[in-house]
Amino acid sequence: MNKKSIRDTDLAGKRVFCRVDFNVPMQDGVITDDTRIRAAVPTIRFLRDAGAKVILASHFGRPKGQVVEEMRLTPVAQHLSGLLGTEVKKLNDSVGPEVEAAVAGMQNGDVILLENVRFHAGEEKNDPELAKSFAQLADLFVNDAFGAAHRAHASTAGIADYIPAVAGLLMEKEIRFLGGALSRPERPFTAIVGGAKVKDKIAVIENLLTKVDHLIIGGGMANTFLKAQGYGIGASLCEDDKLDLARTLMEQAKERGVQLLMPVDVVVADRFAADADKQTVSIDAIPEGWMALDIGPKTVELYRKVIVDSKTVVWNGPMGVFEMDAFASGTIGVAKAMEACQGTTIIGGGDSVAAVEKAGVAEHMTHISTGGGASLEFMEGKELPGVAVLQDNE
Ligand SMILES: Nc1ncnc2c1ncn2[C@@H]1O[C@H](COP(=O)(O)OP(=O)(O)OP(=O)(O)O)[C@@H](O)[C@H]1O
Ligand SMILES: O=C(O)[C@H](O)COP(=O)(O)O
Ligand SMILES: [Mg+2]
Repeated sequence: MNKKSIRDTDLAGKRVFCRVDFNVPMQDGVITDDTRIRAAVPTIRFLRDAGAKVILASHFGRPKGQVVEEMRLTPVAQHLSGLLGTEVKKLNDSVGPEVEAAVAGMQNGDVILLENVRFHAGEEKNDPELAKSFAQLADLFVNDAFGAAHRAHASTAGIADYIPAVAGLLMEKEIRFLGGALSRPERPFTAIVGGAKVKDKIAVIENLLTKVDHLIIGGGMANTFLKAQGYGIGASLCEDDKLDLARTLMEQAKERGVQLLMPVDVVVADRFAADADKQTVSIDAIPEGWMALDIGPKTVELYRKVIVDSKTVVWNGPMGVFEMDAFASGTIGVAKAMEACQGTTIIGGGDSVAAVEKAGVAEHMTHISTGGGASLEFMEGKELPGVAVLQDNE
């Protein structure tokens, strides 16, 4: 990566605005997977050891520009304090007088965590005023939020218009690894796309079709494709305005000779709940009003064969609602297939990483990336906005 990093920068006594991705899976205020927090620790330690004042900033969830009590970063600050072995002071906002006073009182080596930056509508709009307010808190911008580097937001990109910007150690590591593995991947090359961010990620598929030999679709993403083929999908999660795009992508896969794999059976539930009534059905038999919450066993078998024979596999997005044990089998089955694959296996994304941890196969993956959507967009070969703004290494 030809970008400056904190290793090339004078940090002593500097106030550093360090953007991290602490958008971790959480249930009822309890962090269920801390991979993204642990991944940022080397950068935070490096900054502290060099005598910087570390101002951490992150988004959490999608609060849409408003304060949402359940989306405060308080549990994250507590957890990070434990990992660092030092108090991380959590503030109640990310800009304003309280924040300015707290920063003014910092000693070298102190760490504070700002409140969820997405409580301000200007964050996702990349509002210059908000970006300037962030920049005024610090002398240097360090971007270590690889997981959010595909977003051109005030705290990931806009801030770099006002203060020097360099990469953190996680950002560097992710780009070095993914760049190396994906520039000339060993073939067969398989991508697996699932999860719930269908609107965001379906757009990436067109580009993926120019790179991969096999594309496996599962999770919430599969329903839009199934409906586009004319199957009734009941009350399943679906993006109705992407049906035409799904049809076009299926055509393009055929033209390019890419094998597109779709579920042949699914686990359906009568409601979105852990104790819902459920049954496994063929995809042409989804009952009216029921929802597909996992891929079925026949589908797992089909996907497994392709995965184990691949030389490179990249996976983002769980195959089902794995947080509920009743709908975790498909995701665990695909995770086990990844474990059995002898090639390079890369898994990325906040929830996807939690899923391979739950399946107990995390240590068998070649690389665990903190980026989900970010890794997919990185694979497309574009420079991510949060990387583009960093200073080049002369
Ligand atoms: N069939 C389905 N219906 C509804 N939700 C689903 C279905 N399959 C998977 N999901 C949900 O998808 C969510 C994860 O999707 P997401 O796209 O956020 O993946 P990710 O790995 O976290 O990537 P990113 O880092 O980009 O967020 C999980 O919470 C899971 O319950
Ligand atoms: O989970 C992620 O992929 C990142 O934290 C980005 O979150 P977003 O999709 O809400 O921008
Ligand atoms: Mg997610």
